[in-house]
Amino acid sequence: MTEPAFRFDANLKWLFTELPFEERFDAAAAAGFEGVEYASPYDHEPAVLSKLLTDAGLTQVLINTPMGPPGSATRSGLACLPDAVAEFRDGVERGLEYATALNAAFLHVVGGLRPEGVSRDRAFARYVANIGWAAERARSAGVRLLLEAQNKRDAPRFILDTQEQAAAVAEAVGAETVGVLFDFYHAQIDEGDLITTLDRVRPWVSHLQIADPPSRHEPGTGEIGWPAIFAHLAATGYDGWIGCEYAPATTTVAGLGWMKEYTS
Ligand SMILES: O=C(O)C(=O)[C@H](O)CO
Ligand SMILES: [Mg+2]
Repeated sequence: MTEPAFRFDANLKWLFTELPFEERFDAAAAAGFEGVEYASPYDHEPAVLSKLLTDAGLTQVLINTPMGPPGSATRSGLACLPDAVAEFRDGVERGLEYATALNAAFLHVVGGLRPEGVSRDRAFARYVANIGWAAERARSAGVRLLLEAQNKRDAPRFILDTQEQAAAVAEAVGAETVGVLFDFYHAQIDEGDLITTLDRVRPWVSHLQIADPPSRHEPGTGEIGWPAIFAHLAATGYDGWIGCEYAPATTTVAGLGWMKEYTS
């Protein structure tokens, strides 16, 4: 059976980092990508980013809400932080402004690390309230919000542990505006049984990201059985974007061989 072509987008925080940020757009297009995503557009004016996209003929698929610098308490987002509500809301407004200007379908609202001394119940209640507030704002902006569970090895204390929690929050606040970002890398590390894990939350899934554990390199370098995963996605009609959020094992272009059999 011939596999249908999937739509992969290049995460420019992870791919083409051999080049300055501004040059990664043309490199992604030259490598055959039709879309890009990256966590943080905020160091650049939206008009500058729009021109880079247009010149390269690329679609902006996703951006994240603002996160703090590496090592800070807000490095994995602000959504669950009880004492940062105003900052969270400002970040959502900023994210929506950029998503709208760039025509990005998705704004990933990054969950955050539960602060020391704050109970899980309190952080989770704040998280759900914040996502509910953000969903109202996103509804009028016409942007879809995404929620992602991250693995405990890389992000201990991250507010969302499982795909099912992410789906439950999306359902509670309004699945017409909020969906799940299912990242195979995180899901494999903490949950495994990937096809069943995905199918359990599939009605809420709006976007996929891929990387192969344990090293988070490209598909085929680690422990995930990608042929079975892609065959399942094809058989069940997945037609959304698939974000390549991995650190190339050598160089980006040398590591793109895996994609060929899924794009032609
Ligand atoms: O870490 C991840 O998997 C993500 O998708 C976050 O957006 C990090 O930027
Ligand atoms: Mg991810």
